[in-house]
Amino acid sequence: MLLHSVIVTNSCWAQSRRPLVSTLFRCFSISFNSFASITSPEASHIDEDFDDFLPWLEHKAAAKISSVLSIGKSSYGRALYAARGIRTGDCLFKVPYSVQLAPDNLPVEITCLLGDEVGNVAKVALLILHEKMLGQNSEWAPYISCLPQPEDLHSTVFWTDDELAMIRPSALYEETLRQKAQIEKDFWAVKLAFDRFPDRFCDVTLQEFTYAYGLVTSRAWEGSGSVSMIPFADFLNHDGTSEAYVLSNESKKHSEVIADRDFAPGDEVLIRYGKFSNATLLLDFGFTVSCNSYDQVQVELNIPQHDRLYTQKLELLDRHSTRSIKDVNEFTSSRNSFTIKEVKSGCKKGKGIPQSLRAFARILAFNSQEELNELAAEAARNDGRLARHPLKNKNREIAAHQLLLSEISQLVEEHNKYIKLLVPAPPYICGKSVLRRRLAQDLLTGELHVLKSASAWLEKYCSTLRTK
Ligand SMILES: C[S@@+](CC[C@H](N)C(=O)[O-])C[C@H]1O[C@@H](n2cnc3c(N)ncnc32)[C@H](O)[C@@H]1O
Repeated sequence: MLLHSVIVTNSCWAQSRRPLVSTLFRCFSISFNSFASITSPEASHIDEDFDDFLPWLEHKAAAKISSVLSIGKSSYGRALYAARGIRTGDCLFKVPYSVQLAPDNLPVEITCLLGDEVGNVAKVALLILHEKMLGQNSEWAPYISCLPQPEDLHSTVFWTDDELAMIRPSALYEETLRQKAQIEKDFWAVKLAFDRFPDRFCDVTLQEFTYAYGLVTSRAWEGSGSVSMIPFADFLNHDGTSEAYVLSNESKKHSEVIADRDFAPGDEVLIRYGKFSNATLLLDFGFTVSCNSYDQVQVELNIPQHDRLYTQKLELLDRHSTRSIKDVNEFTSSRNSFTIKEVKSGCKKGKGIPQSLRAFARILAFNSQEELNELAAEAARNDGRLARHPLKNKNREIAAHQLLLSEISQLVEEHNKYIKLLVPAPPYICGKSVLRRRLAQDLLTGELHVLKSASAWLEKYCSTLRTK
C-alpha cells in the first residue's frame, strides 16, 4: 500500500484508483486555479534548516509551488504549516510532475537491466539509492539529504524478531513476513543493476535496500499506474479525519492539495493518507493513531479435517463464491479469511461482520448432505451465493453463530494475553523499543475493540434467537 492520489483532469474529476467517490463529488465545486491571495506572513514552528528547500524546488521547477505553506517541525517529524491565513478551497501547493521522482527518472542504462518482475516501488527505491550515492552531485541532493534516516523508520519490516513477536495475534505479523520476503525478492531482482554498476551502488546490502523501500512506501504516491515521490507534499502528516488529499492534475501535470478547511497562521496542515487501519498505517508508515475508526481484524475459518462432510463442503464452497470484495486495508488473504470491522452498538444487522463470514459459519454448522443440497438449491434460485440469509432451522442458525463466537472469543483471549505482556515502560525510559511497544499496544487494542464489538453482537443475536 502507498499513498494514493486522486486523479483529476482539467475541467472535471476523473476516476480515482481508490473508492474515494464521496470525495470526488465533494470536490466538484472547488476551483483550483490560483493560490490563495494572502498578506502578512507570520508562521510559527518554522524550521530554519529547511529555509532553502522550497526556493530550491521552485527554482528546479521554474514555477511557484506554494506561497501559503512553510516547513516546520511537529511531534510527527517535519510538517507543513500555514504561513498565512488559508481559506477552505484555497490551493495549498502545486508540485509539477517535472520535480517528482518516478521510475522514469532512473538512467536508461539501469532501467534496461530490470526485468518485468521489478515493480515501481523497487524502481523508485533504486533511484533513491542511486541519487544517494551521487551525493552533492545529484540534481536531487537537497531532497535526498532530508529524507529520514533508518533509525527514524518504524514500519514493522524494520522490527526485530522480538519486537514482531509482540504483535503475533494480528494479521500484520504474517503480512510483515510476506512484505519482508517480497523486499528480499525485489532485492535479488535488482541485484544485476548493483553488480553491473558497482561505482554507482557500492555494494548495496539488503538492509540498505529495505531502508530505501521503506522510504518509498511511507512517502510516495501511487496514481495513473506509476509511483512517485513528491517533494514538499511528502512533508504533510496524516489525520484520519481530514478531507484533504493529494490530487493529480493530469492535464496540467502537477500534484496539488486543496484546503478542506480554514487555517490560521501557524496551524499544521494535515491530509488523510487514506482510510487506513492501524495495521496498514504501521506496515507502510510506521505509526498508529489511537481509536482508529478504520481498524479491522482478519478472521480465518477452516473446515476441520475431521468433519465427515469435509470434501462435500469444500466442493460446495469451490462452486459458490463466499468472499466479499477486497478492501483497502485487507492483507494478502486466503479464501477462508474474512475482515471484520467494528459493529456499532445498537446496530441490528451486525454491520461490520461480513455476510460472507456468516455464510461460511452456516456451512460449517451443517451436518447432513441433505442440508447441503438444500443450500445449493437455494443459492441457485437466488444470486448463486450460499447461505446469505438466516437459516430456517433456528438451532442450526444459533449453532453457526456460536461457532463464530467461539472463534472470535479465542482471538479476544489471545489479544488480551499479548496486551497484558506489553506493560508500559516507566516514564523515564524512552527510545525506539518503547515507541514500538506503544505501536504494538495501539494495534492490538484497536483490534481487540473490533473483536469485542463483534462478539457482543453475536452473543445478542444468539440470545434473541433463543427467546423467539
Ligand atoms: C509522508 S511523511 C510526512 C512527513 C514526515 N513527518 C517527515 O518528517 O518527513 C510520513 C511520515 O510522517 C510521520 N507521520 C505522519 N503522520 C503521522 C501521524 N498522524 N502520527 C505519527 N506520525 C505521523 C510518520 O513517520 C510517517 O512515516
